[in-house]
Amino acid sequence: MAATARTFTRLTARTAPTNSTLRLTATHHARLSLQRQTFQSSSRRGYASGNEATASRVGYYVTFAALAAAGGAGYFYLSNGGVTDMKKGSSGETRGVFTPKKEDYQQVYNEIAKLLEEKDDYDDGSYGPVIVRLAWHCSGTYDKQTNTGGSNGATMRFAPEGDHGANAGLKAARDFLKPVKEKHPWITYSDLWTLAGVCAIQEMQGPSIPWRPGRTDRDVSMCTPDGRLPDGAKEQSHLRAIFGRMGFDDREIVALSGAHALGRCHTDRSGFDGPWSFSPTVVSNDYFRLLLGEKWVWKKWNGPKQYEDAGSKTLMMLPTDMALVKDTSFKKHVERYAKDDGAFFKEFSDVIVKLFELGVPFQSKEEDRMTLKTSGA
Ligand code: HEM
Repeated sequence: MAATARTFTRLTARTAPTNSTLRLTATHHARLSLQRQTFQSSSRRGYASGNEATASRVGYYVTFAALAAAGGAGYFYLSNGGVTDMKKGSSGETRGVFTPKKEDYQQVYNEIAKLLEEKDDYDDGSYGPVIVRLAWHCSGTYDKQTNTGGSNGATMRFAPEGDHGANAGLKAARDFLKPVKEKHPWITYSDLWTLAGVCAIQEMQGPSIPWRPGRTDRDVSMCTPDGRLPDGAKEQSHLRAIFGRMGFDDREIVALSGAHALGRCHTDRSGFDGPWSFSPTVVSNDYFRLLLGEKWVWKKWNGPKQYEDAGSKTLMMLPTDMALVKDTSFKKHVERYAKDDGAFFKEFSDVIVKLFELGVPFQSKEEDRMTLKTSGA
């Protein structure tokens, strides 16, 4: 596929992805149109000013102090399947145990979906990809041997974990979700982050992701050690070691990697640069089709070693992405997903459910998972 053959279109809600069309938002379209005057047939945009401020320990302690003060002032905390009771009556009094129902989670979902729609002046026109990355990074710290890490805890709120190099840039996603937490204080951060990941995937035209609540927030002492998330500069043995530690096999590693149809690398975060696909705000099997269909060459630049597509030089692949086509056991799944987007959607959904539940001591059963409605449904 030559980049010149592609046309830019406005992303319309719930439009079925087409193979030859760039699916970007109007905002991005406008930016890209401007850029096209400079870069012929290029979909590349300037870097986002990521602006990740180092998570402040002081800020977190202040937050803790404020919560403790709130406790003293009359709030009380009840463990309720991971939900803290903070529902108050109109006059401000606490009204017993609040047991959230599916409708309450749907309300939180709707709130996130509304913000995703409204706040379109970010990166490629959506916070969706960085929200997915937040949900993945809070879950992907899981270690099955010690049963530590995982989505239970939301310990990335604290400086040691929030400052890990792999988490650079995720403050943008955490900050995006702050007003949702303020409006629905009963939901734990760890439920909120994974629910936001579900919402972002579904709202970006991805598959339904069944989800259940039950995560509790943990304190700073539960932060996971650095080095549990994958390093894009490495290769297949590293991927197997990192994802094997979480309990994923080769097929699941490939399915999970399909998330790289979304978003982009930022030089001020990971050091790498550029998007993996021409439609970075739509979930699709494009990542696999591009991995196989484009010619990938080393990018000539002063940054870390990465690949670019020889045709348009606007897309990128990390060394870990290319490992999926170098390794025959991985490659057979890349080929399968490239041919069959239905198989990818099904297996991507299953593996995301597993990812977001790593390390969570649920009281509920798997049948209690809920499928939340997308905003257009
Ligand atoms: C296979 C190993 C993986 C490696 C080495 C890796 C590495 C990276 C890197 C270096 C970035 C760029 C960060 C930046 O500069 O902003 C990134 C972004 C991203 N990753 Fe991964 N990742 C991996 C797996 C995953 C998985 C399993 C998911 C989700 C299921 C995921 C979802 C994303 C998304 C959505 C972005 C875009 C974020 C944005 O646009 O801000 N990645 N990843």
